[in-house]
Amino acid sequence: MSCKQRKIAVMGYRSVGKSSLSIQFVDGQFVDSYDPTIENTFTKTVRINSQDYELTLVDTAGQDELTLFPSQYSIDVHGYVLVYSITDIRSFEVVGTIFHKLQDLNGKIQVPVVLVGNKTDLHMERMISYEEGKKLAEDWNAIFLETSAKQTASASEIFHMLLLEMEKIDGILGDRSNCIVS
Ligand SMILES: Nc1nc2c(ncn2[C@@H]2O[C@H](COP(=O)(O)OP(=O)(O)OP(=O)(O)O)[C@@H](O)[C@H]2O)c(=O)[nH]1
Repeated sequence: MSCKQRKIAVMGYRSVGKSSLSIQFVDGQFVDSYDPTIENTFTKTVRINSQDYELTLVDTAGQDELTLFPSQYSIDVHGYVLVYSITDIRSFEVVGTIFHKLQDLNGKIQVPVVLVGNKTDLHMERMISYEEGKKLAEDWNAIFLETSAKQTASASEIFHMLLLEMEKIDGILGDRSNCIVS
């Protein structure tokens, strides 16, 4: 059966939970400690609608407004997860900056994006409402989800939704990288 190789970049401000969401998805566990990422790559095979996908997740170093968009994340990347923390206004501003840099790089090419408001378990510290996040995603024509990296299901949903969106766009543009697994 043919499998599709897909590369996903997880981006956003520092400490929003990019690594935690990636580890929760790949290993099914929550890591409480904070260890700033330089760059990490994870792989995982998933099956959705009888289709196997070999995913490469690139967990990037935290960005801010001043970080130049790392050019390697504009090559061969099939989709983006842009993460902010619902407890951190700055992180919400930073996802906007990253999205605009992405658009500048990709021009009119449609790249699937999932906007993720993470840390919903910290509801007492919430600074960004669900509606604000949803509105931003609508403006971008992106998918919107709120998550807690403490929950496996919510981390998995991000990547499943992104894959389905990629399929939709592939369906329109014609398929790209296929691989054969023996
Ligand atoms: N309560 C709670 N804490 C979280 C959640 N996600 C991440 N954290 C914590 O927030 C801190 C930062 O998480 P990371 O996953 O390292 O964040 P990051 O975005 O990868 O950080 P950088 O590597 O600096 O870019 C860690 O202490 C995590 O345990 C969440 O959903 N809920």
